Amino acid sequence: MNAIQNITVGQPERLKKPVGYTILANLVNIIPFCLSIEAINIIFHAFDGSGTSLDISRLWTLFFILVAYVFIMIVAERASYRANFRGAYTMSADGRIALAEHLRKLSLGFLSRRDPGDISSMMITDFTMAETGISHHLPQLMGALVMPVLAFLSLLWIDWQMSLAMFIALPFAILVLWVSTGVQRRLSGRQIEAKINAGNRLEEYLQGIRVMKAYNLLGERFTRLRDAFADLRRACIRQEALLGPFVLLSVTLIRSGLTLMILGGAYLLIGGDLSLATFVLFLVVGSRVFDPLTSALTNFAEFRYFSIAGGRILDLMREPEMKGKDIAPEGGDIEFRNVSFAYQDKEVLHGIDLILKKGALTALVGPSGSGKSTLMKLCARFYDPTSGRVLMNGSDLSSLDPESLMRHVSMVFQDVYLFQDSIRNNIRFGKDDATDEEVIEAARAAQCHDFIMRLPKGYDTMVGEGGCTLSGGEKQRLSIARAMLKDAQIVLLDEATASLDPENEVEVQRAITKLITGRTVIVIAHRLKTIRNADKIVVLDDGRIVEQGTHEELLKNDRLYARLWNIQMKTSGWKL
Ligand SMILES: Nc1ncnc2c1ncn2[C@@H]1O[C@H](COP(=O)(O)OP(=O)(O)OP(=O)(O)O)[C@@H](O)[C@H]1O
Repeated sequence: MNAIQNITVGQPERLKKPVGYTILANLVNIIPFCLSIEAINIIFHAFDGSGTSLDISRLWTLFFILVAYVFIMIVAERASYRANFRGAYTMSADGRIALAEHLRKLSLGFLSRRDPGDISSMMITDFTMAETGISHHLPQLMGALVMPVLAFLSLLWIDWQMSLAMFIALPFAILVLWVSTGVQRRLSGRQIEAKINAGNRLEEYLQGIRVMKAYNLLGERFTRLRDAFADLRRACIRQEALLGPFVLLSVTLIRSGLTLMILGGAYLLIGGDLSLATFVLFLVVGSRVFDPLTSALTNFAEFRYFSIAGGRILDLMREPEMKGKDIAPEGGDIEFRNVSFAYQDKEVLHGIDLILKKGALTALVGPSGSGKSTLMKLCARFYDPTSGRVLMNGSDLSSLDPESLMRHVSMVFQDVYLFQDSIRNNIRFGKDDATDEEVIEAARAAQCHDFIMRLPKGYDTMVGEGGCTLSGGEKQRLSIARAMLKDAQIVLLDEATASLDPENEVEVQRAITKLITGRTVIVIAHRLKTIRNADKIVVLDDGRIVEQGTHEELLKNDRLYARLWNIQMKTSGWKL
């Protein structure tokens, strides 16, 4: 049951109906089989020398039952088909949504360790495999077992010696298959890994094709892609080559039952311990029973393979979500108490003590890689600190419900992601139930309204995947409009005005000024002149706070900040 449970992502009860219909359909399919047994009986009785005449009317009755069976079969098969497919597709659609919902609640630390290709392959391929397992292999497996089990029970009652000869090799076939499952788990896991790796390399190749052409890297990147496909080919061949003999051996063992039965039957016939009618009956049943048994075996092997995909899904579903249930307090100071943080085992923030005052604008500055973005991400609980505590209004962030915390935080990052949706809905993302007027008001405040009105369909214009039809500055202003609409107490700005042309920079700066008024703001800005008026400037170097104060205080200190300031003044002077 574990494999089935894997696939249904913890909802095995949803399989009851499809499995029930499948068994019903297969029970109905036994009718012609029973009718053939009865027909053999009638015919043999007419010719066994007992003087009984051929009972034509009973044969006609059997014929009419057979006709009725065809109709019953159509109804039962249709019900089973619908239940199986509907069940499988509903389960995988619900499962995909549940998994996507779960991913949202995992820490970014976990997600950044996982390859995105691996997760998207799980969402598409693993669920498709689970679907196929449920809609094809599971019913076929169940169906293929119904007939042999019933045949064995009824034949045992007719002649136990013949039945034993027929099925004696079955336990050995099952044993061989059971032994093979361990090998299969290992090989299939390897093959799935190779498949994901090949998918990732292909994605990398397609996404980077422009850069590769520009730098003439085609040779090297193509080698990586070719190696990945070669590895996949090896994994597939190894799986088939090593598993094939197991399946073949178990099928041969099962089929040897027919030979054993014929041999045993011949001896029993000669010894007078078996009637010819019973022998023929066993031959007819035997020819009908071994095919479904063989198909049950091959289906089981395939079902196991598909259930590995279910296992992978379940492993991800079991990954613990970020802890914390408390409702986040309204705004307040954010305090770092002796906070250190490591990505995997590389510590990038060391013993940070810092208070970010409510309603104040705090700027984080420092050389590239000094830990500014990481510190900011800890404020929004993208990650939990490795040691130390981050407090909001005295509450430890790690005890707060992440979604409740996010209601108080707006973020404007440099790399703005826009969804493939209308401009209106992209802004409304900041507040689901915002009215059109509220959206427009936010857009006006974020200096977006004018450029939106120039677009072909205004607020209803669709933005492409990732918002590629808008300029960098326009995208940033849209994300500021989102933040405006969200109206959160804490605003995190990450290099919002970097790499913009002067006109866009002025617009974005104007929008930002409106956004941050009266809020707690933490900003990362490489251009120090934009944060000259900050209430506090925190200077980071190599994951440590090396100085903090106002612009004037830090200039007086004449240390790292003063050095960075002087360098920037000189370079902007050159530009002029
Ligand atoms: N997801 C990650 N996994 C591993 N290491 C990371 C990750 N993100 C950042 N780092 C490393 O952590 C250190 C701090 O990075 P961070 O992005 O916080 O610095 P930063 O000061 O914001 O840099 P920049 O100004 O260039 O954006 C760097 O050494 C960086 O390589």
